[in-house]
Amino acid sequence: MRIDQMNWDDARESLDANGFALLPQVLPQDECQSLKALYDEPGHFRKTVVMERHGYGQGEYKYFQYPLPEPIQALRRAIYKAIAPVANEWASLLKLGIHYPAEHTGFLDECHRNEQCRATPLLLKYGPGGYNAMHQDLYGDVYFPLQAVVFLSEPGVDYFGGEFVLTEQAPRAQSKATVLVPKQGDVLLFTTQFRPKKGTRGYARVTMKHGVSTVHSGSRYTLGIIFHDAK
Ligand SMILES: O=C(O)CCC(=O)C(=O)O
Ligand SMILES: [Fe+2]
Repeated sequence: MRIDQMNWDDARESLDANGFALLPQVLPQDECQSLKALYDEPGHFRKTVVMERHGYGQGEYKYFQYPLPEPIQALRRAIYKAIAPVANEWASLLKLGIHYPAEHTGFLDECHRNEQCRATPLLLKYGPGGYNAMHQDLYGDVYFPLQAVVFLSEPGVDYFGGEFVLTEQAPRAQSKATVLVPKQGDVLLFTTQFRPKKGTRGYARVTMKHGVSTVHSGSRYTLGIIFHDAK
């Protein structure tokens, strides 16, 4: 895992400019395969969601339960620590009066004080016809403004279609979409709810949502890393 040796300056710059950042080749292929294989080991999970039953899209996902598998726990902590300064800068630009602790354990303490104690990292699996409707991952009043997706399948090899879609909506403007096709082993960081964007009268809130376009063939697995816990 190269997350600790990474140069985070580019990622932080991209988060400020665009609300997302792609970290290429964070996980080697064998680690992606072993994370994918966890999907079929029920002991790791607290809940399975069949997306079509809730109008969320088509596909299935499973929330991990604590304790998280070690590589996921390590990624969650390392990424949080690297981007907490961005979260704090955004909160201050938007005058939210929120301070995020420097370490993930400190932030989880805040979740726990708000009765948000259940793990939120998840594995998602989409087959042909699968998609994920545009959404935000909020699970209570305490939330972190950024999250990560680890791409476990190789586009154009393991699956076709299934692009990652981000939309942003500035006040009084139409939505703008960005479509990304990260490679296996890449990590994408993006805004969970809203981010600051400089306008004519200071910083405005730009609302972001994410989703996945239809998978045409094959199977597409991702690991979602959300930093707040759920009620
Ligand atoms: O499968 C994807 O790329 C999106 C996953 C997702 O919505 C999430 O991790 O929150
Ligand atoms: Fe999501």
